[in-house]
Amino acid sequence: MSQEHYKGKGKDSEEGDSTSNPPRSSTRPKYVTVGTGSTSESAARLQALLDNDSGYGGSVAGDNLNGAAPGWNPTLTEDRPTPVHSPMQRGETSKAAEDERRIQASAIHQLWYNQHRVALGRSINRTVDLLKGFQEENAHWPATYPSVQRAEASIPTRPDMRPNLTHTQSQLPSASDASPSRPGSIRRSQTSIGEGSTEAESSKVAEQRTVEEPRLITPKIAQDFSILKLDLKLGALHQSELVHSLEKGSIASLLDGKISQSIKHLLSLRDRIEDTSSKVLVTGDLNAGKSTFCNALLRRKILPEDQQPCTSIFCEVLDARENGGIEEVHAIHKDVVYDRHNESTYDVYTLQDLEKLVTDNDTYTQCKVYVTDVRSIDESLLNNGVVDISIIDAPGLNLDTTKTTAVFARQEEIDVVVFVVSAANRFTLTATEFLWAAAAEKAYIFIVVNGYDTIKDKERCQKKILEQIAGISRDTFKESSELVHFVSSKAIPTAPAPPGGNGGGGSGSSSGGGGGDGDDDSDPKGHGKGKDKEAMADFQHLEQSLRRFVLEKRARSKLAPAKNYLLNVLGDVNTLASVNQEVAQAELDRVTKELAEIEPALEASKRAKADVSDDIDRTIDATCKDIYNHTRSTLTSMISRAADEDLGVVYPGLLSAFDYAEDLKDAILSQISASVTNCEEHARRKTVEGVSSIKQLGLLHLGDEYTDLSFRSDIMFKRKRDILAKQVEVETELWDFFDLSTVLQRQEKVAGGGMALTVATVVGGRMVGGFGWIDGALGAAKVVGNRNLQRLIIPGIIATAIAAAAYVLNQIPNTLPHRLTNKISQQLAAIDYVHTNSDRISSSVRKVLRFPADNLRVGLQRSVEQLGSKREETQKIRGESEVARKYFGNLVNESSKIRNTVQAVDLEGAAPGVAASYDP
Ligand SMILES: Nc1nc2c(ncn2[C@@H]2O[C@H](COP(=O)(O)OP(=O)(O)OP(=O)(O)O)[C@@H](O)[C@H]2O)c(=O)[nH]1
Repeated sequence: MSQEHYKGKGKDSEEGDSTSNPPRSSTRPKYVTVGTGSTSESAARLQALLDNDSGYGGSVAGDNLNGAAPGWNPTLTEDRPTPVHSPMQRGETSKAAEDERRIQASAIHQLWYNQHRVALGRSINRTVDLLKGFQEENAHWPATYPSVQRAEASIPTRPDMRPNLTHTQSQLPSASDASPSRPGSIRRSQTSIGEGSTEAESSKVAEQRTVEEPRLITPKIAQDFSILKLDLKLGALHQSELVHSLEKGSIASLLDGKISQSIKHLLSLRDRIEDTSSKVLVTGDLNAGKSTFCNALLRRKILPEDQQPCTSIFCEVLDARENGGIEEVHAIHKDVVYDRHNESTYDVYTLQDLEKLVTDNDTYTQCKVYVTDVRSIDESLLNNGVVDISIIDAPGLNLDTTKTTAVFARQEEIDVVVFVVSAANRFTLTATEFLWAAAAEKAYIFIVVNGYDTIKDKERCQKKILEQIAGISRDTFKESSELVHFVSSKAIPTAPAPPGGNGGGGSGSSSGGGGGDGDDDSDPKGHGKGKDKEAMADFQHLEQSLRRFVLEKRARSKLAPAKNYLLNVLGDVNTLASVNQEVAQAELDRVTKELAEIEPALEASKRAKADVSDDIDRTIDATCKDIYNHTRSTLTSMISRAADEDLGVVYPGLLSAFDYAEDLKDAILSQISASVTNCEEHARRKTVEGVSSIKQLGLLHLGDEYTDLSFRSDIMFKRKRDILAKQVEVETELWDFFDLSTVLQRQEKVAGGGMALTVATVVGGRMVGGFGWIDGALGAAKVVGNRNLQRLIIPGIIATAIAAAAYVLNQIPNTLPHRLTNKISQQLAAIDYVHTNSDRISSSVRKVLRFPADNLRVGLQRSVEQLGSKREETQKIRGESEVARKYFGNLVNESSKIRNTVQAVDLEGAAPGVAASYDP
């Protein structure tokens, strides 16, 4: 039907818009009203709906930006009250109503398609944003890849399961698990409570490590993951081995790569669903009437018919609007990718040149034929308001072309394959083979049985052909009323190609050239006398079916992959997000618990550090002081009473008195040295005690963290042995043997003791006590009288002196040790021997004790620092886990929200417009 036809029937039938050449700037579909002569209410309502929600302009602002599915409103498909029409003939009324329903159906289908396209397009955008966010999160909080599906949690292990079939990955992070520990292998370092803190902590950590869980997927989950499945193959390594060998970072980067791929694919899907072009490939046997059929669809004689030799190149017929409104032919150079904006990729010809082009086998294999559409938007296949369809007239199938055409048909952008078969010849072997191959790619093939006018026994022809189709494609056979059409393309009136090849013909020529081609003597609408109205009706029915088929196929071939992919990727994201939300929660619980333990441990450690430090200082000071005092008192007393000790030196007599003195000296010094050694021994014991008490402190506060230093007490005081002999040089003098003061002292001390008796005995007197031997001498003088005395005095004195000397000499064993001790004592006092040694010993002890003490201090400091940095690290992880938990929580919600939106896009049932159009 032409525009003129509509115009003639409707008085305000969108005059301007219904022209065959709507302005390029607005791709909004315009609808003409047929039949009633007035604009129909339903058409107007549909127009308004399309304005609001068709994706052709007004749709975006009105769409629900929050992603709620712009759900299909079923009322759109309900029967609407028939608008009031002007009175008309009965036949006209039914035709007009049918036309109107057809327009409605078409518009509804457009609306349906656009709603779904917009919903999916928006879902793609949101999913891409979601994935990009996921990628960012994955960069600083490496996502965990689940080892098993959570749903498996409740599935009991089959008792009869063979042990070797049990997967090592069967541990699962169950949602019901109160605190599922994060798999050991993905634990952050330094986050566990140090083993040294307490025993309980250590065992807990150990416990967590034992439940280490691989992060990769089992074959089970591999089935559930469709898009973000990580295919792990690494040399001869089995996946379960890889599970343990791959670091979390590696998994995260593998996942990152998968997400990138997915984003890329989503963007290409978006481009594809937003690409409004669709290609219909018309193919069939040689001379089946393909070109005639294409021309009939266009209502213009564009493609050369009855070509000898046959058509040899692919002619793609497109709307001239895609070429700036200019009708021309672009013959594409061989092996070149066509670019309309790059003239080096093609040669320009007029439409008239097509005749010789299609038979030129050598220069070109493809051409683009830009033609002006002479038909209205609701009739035209090229410009139908939904998609920009191009029709490709393929060369007839023969040995040379079959393969090329099959490859061509397989191309992704070929949405529909129309197969033209001659009614007289039916399906040839080549045709059958081609259809077999094509059916494998595209479930449905649209079949045009052409030249039906030449058939006498039409019923038999139909039966035979349908039988053949049943053998080729059951699907196509089942829907043969929609997919198989018996027509006569030649019976369809067409306008001739414009002589100049540009702008003429159909453009504005509502009658399509009035007289049609030479074969026809009727107008293009088929209203002329002698035209087979039945053939025209059949062809129009075919056109409607083809249009629906293209649109439906388009929905299936473009929207369905986008929908499926979205559902899959969102399902994967949802699973990953749920698992990671749990992991983040578990991590959060774990680190919160750890922090609750670390913080008091840190405080205790700080306190211990201060306390223990003081304790150690006190212990060392007390020990050293004790040792100093002990040494000092021991040595002092030893020095003072060295002479009284049994020195073990026997007095050999006067002649060896000097040797005796030397021996005595040595003995006294040895005695003192021995005492020093005793003091050192005491100090050693005290040091051992000190070291041990420091160790106890260390073990108490640091536990296993305490590093014990091996202490060898036997090496203490090794170098001091011979020093005393060198330090003390006591010369033995003669006077040392006649130490009267010592004798007197001794006499005083003993006060009539054994010593005085010895003297009295020696003098032979009765003197007792005091200066007995002098008194004795004087007493003797008295006894002998003055004269006698004078005679006796000298010898008496001499005798007395001798007696005294003898006494003194006799006293040498008693006096000499004292004398020598005094001398040694004086010397030792002069060199401050006692203090020096006490100090030396105690200092040495201090020095020795300082090692474990410093070691303990360092250990305590390290413990404080370790706990401090552990707390810092744990706090950091807690922060990250909190963010991750929130993020993944949102991701779970968001992904399921988008998924629901996508799920609501129902592409399975018949499109409402299509369903409506089937109504009688
Ligand atoms: N009677 C009748 N003849 C037809 C019909 N369709 C096409 N023809 C004639 O069949 C012949 C071949 O038509 P074409 O359109 O050139 O066939 P084709 O399939 O394009 O041929 P190639 O591309 O060269 O293989 C022409 O003479 C047409 O006039 C029809 O429906 N009825």
